[in-house]
Amino acid sequence: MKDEQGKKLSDEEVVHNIVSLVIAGYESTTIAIMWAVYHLAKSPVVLAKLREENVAMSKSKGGSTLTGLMITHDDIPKMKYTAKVVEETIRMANIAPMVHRVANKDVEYRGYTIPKGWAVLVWLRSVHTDPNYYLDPLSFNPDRWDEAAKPGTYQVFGGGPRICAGNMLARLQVTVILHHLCVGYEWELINPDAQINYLPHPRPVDGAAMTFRKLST
Ligand code: HEM
Repeated sequence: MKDEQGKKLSDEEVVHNIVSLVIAGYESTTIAIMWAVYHLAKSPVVLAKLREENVAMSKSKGGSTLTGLMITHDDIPKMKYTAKVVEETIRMANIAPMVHRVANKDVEYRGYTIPKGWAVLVWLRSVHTDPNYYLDPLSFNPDRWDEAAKPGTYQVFGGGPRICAGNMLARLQVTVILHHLCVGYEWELINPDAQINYLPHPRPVDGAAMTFRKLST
């Protein structure tokens, strides 16, 4: 397939793109879903509100209180509380704890000079857990998203021209699975106090082992 200027990708470039999409798109979203379910297990009030919105959505489409129907593109903007849960999950998860950049000119920053050509590692996790930007930053509080984050302080998907190509897809995937889980299931962490490992991606050492039960009433 060619673009409008007649250029096309080589077979090698096509393979690179496929591999990067699988790597960038698969594990990141799985970890986001794990953290959503983890935080909801520890936040019954948030889970109750999430369930309320999603059950109402299901019923409004002719579904039941126990089986989430397929949500569509038109449903997403109506799921306002769910969107806040998704955003808060991704903020706290810090799935990509850092991004890499190269200074393309000398940069003065807080009394330091970063010389042109130097590699810079931008530690995103420290931005998302900074109490100057997020009140009580380590608490899972979807309602903090009633107000937008201060400019530059929310970079979970990186930023600029290389911002994550899948950021909207990732949000959508977490939204869809949360809809079906919270309408039809309840769950519990087996080791709620399991230690968290932070690299390469943050996750509890037991992989967030949980028990699930299908709701029946
Ligand atoms: C919650 C899930 C995800 C998180 C937290 C995440 C985070 C990130 C971050 C921080 C970057 C680097 C951006 C930068 O350097 O400024 C990135 C790049 C990228 N992501 Fe994601 N990502 C997620 C899901 C996905 C999904 C679902 C896909 C595709 C199916 C995807 C595809 C990509 C690609 C292709 C890049 C490279 C973009 C470029 O260099 O131009 N990501 N992601």
